[in-house]
Amino acid sequence: MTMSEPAVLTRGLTKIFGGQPAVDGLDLEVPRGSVFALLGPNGAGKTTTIKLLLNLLQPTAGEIRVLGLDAAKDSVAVRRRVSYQAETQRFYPRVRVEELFCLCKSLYPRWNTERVTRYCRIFELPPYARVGELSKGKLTLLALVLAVGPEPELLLLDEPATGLDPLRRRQVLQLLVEEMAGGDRTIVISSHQLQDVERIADRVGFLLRGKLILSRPLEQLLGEEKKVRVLFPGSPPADLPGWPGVRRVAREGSHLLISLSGHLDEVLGRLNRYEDVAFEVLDQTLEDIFVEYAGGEEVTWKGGEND
Ligand SMILES: Nc1ncnc2c1ncn2[C@@H]1O[C@H](COP(=O)(O)OP(=O)(O)OP(=O)(O)O)[C@@H](O)[C@H]1O
Repeated sequence: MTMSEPAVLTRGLTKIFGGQPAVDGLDLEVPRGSVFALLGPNGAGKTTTIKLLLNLLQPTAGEIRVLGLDAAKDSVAVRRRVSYQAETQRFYPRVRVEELFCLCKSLYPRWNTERVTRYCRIFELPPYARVGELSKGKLTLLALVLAVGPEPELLLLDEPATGLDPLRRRQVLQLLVEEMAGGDRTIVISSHQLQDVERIADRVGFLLRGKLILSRPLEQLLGEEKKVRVLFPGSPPADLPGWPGVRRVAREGSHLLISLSGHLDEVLGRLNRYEDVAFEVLDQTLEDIFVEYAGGEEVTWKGGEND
């Protein structure tokens, strides 16, 4: 393994279930030290991708390297250095929290008792409680503590904040990002809580029907994805949907709403050539961008319509 290899690298990764691709020719690259958010609508293939990385599922085609190792051939070594917090938790209900930690300590050579104790205190996880007595939120917190305990180099989190109140969610994610990412540690997080993601991720990948349709640093994404609301006094230019950077043009009453991916200055320059045109540039949140890429509900304007 070389340190320069990305934390995750897939090439042409494909998983077919019953003739339908859940993951379709995925080329994913997650830089080391990053907090990478894997986003996409329900059924886009996020959980399948995470399970493939861990060799919990075998790919139909393609290559997977995790921390520089072959995910299938070196799966035991990968599992030693990677933690996974699954979307749903299954624990034996009668076991006590503390007993689980003891078991993990005996299984993982790098188990960090100090960190686990500290997190339990912060998360108010009662050590003597039986797992079956814990609330949904506390179960989520327990799963997170179990995932960070082995000091993973790669932490895979699938909807890590399920059942947590907003305050706790913010606290937990902040703590994870501060302590479990950066340097040699990487977090891949799949979540529908886009405000959380916007706060913590430094890179975002969008999956749609098993394909990676976008992978960019968050800051770049927010800087490039804009909307421009325009009112043309006469007919809009018919070639507007073909202008550089224009992803989509939608109607919004008498205005047109242009969705842009980069090329803002050029588009504004072109708009300024039209007399009496009025426009404003709108910033977008990650949630706006998600809705846009996942297929918004606005009616697309294809050009050449005068009404
Ligand atoms: N074991 C399986 N057998 C058959 N189909 C499956 C299996 N696991 C997942 N799928 C299908 O693969 C597709 C991708 O599912 P996946 O759970 O990876 O999506 P997701 O992006 O994680 O969705 P969500 O946001 O709802 O959790 C879906 O169509 C799903 O029904």
